[in-house]
Amino acid sequence: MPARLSEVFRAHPVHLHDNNIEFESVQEVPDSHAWPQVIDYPSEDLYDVQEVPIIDLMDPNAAKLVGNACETWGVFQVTNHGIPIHLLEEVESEGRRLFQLPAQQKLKAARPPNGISGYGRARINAFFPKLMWSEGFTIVGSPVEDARQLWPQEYKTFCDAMEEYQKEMKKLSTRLMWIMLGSLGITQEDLKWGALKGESEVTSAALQLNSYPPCPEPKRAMGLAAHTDSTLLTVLYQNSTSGLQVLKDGVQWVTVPPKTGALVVNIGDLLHILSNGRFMSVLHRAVVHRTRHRLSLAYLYGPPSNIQISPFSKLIDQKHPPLYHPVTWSEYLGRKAKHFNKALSTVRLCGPQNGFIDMNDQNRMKVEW
Ligand SMILES: O=C(O)CCC(=O)C(=O)O
Ligand SMILES: [Fe+2]
Repeated sequence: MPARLSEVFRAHPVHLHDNNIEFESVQEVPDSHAWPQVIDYPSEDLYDVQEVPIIDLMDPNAAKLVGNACETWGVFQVTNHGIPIHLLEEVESEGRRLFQLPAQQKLKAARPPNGISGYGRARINAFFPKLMWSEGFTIVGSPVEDARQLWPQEYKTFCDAMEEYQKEMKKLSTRLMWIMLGSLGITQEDLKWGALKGESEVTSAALQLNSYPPCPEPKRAMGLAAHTDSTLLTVLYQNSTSGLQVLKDGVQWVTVPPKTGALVVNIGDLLHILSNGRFMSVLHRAVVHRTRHRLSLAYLYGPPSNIQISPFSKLIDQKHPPLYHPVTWSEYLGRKAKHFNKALSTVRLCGPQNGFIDMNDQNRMKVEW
C-alpha cells in the first residue's frame, strides 16, 4: 500500500479530460452534462425548515455544541474561528484568477490520470454516466510546480496565499478535531499520532478548489454529486453564492447558506470510524446557479496516511461492539476510488443488530447511544 498521499491513486487511474466544454459560452446544457431529474430541489416552503447549526467558537458552550452537531448533523458552520478575513478574500480572489484562465492554459497543469494534484474534474465523475458542472484544482503540499505551469511569471501570489491558507487550516482543523474528540471523552493519550511531529505530517491534508460556473439550466445539471468525504473532517470556505446541500436524516436536502466570514465544517468517513459510528459522515452535494459563479475551497484533513484508524477502545463495550476494522487513510482512499459511496461498508465489521444501527450504513438509519 502506498504510504504517501500523492501516490494513493497510482493503482486507480481515471481519464477525465475528454469532452471539455467552455461553460461560459453554452446556451443550454449539452447532453454530456444533462442529469435526468436529479435536482429534486426542496419546494420553497421546505427550504431550510431545519438549519445547519452555526457555532461561535468563542462561546463557552462551543465544545458541547460542536459534539452535538457532529452527532445530529455531521456538519456545522463556525464563526470566530481565527482565520483572518483578508486571507479568505485573498484565496478566493486567487482561486478566481486560476479558474478564469483559458481552458488550454489550465490544462497545462492537468492532474495526471493516476495523480492527486493539479487541474481537472472531480475524480467522482468516473462513477457517473454524465459529467458535472464544475472544475477543480487539487493541492497537496506545495502548489508551486503546478502553479508555474499556469503562470510562468506570476505564480507567487497564488502560492503564497494557498500555502498560508493551508497552514492556518491545519491549525484550525487540529483544534476542531480535539474539540470533537473531547466531546467523546477522548484525550491525547488515546490518540498517539495526534501528537506526531515530522515528515508524515505534511502529507496529511489536501486543499481542493472547486469552481461552479453559472449554468443556463441549473435544474438539469449537477455541480458535484452526492458523496461523503474520505477525511477526518473537512473545512470548507464558500463564496457568497449558495450551492452546498447536506442530506438531513436521509430524507431532506438542506442548503448550507453562505455566511460572510464563516466556515463550514463537516465530518468525514474516518472520524465516523474513529467515533465508532457516533459522528455522522454527512452526505453532501453542490448544486449550481443560473447566473452566479460559485467558488469553494475544501481543506481535506486526514491523519498521517499510513496510520491505522479504528474505533476508539473507549467507545467500545458490550452494547457497542466495534463497527469497523482498522484501515489507513491511503488504503481507504484506494477503496473510495474503487467503490465510491460504498467504501465505508467495505470496512464494516458487524451488521446492524438490536437497534444498534449505523447512520452511515446503506440503509441510513440511526445509531442509538
Ligand atoms: O463546493 C462545495 O460546496 C462542496 C465541495 C466538496 O464537497 C468537496 O470538495 O469535497
Ligand atoms: Fe465533499
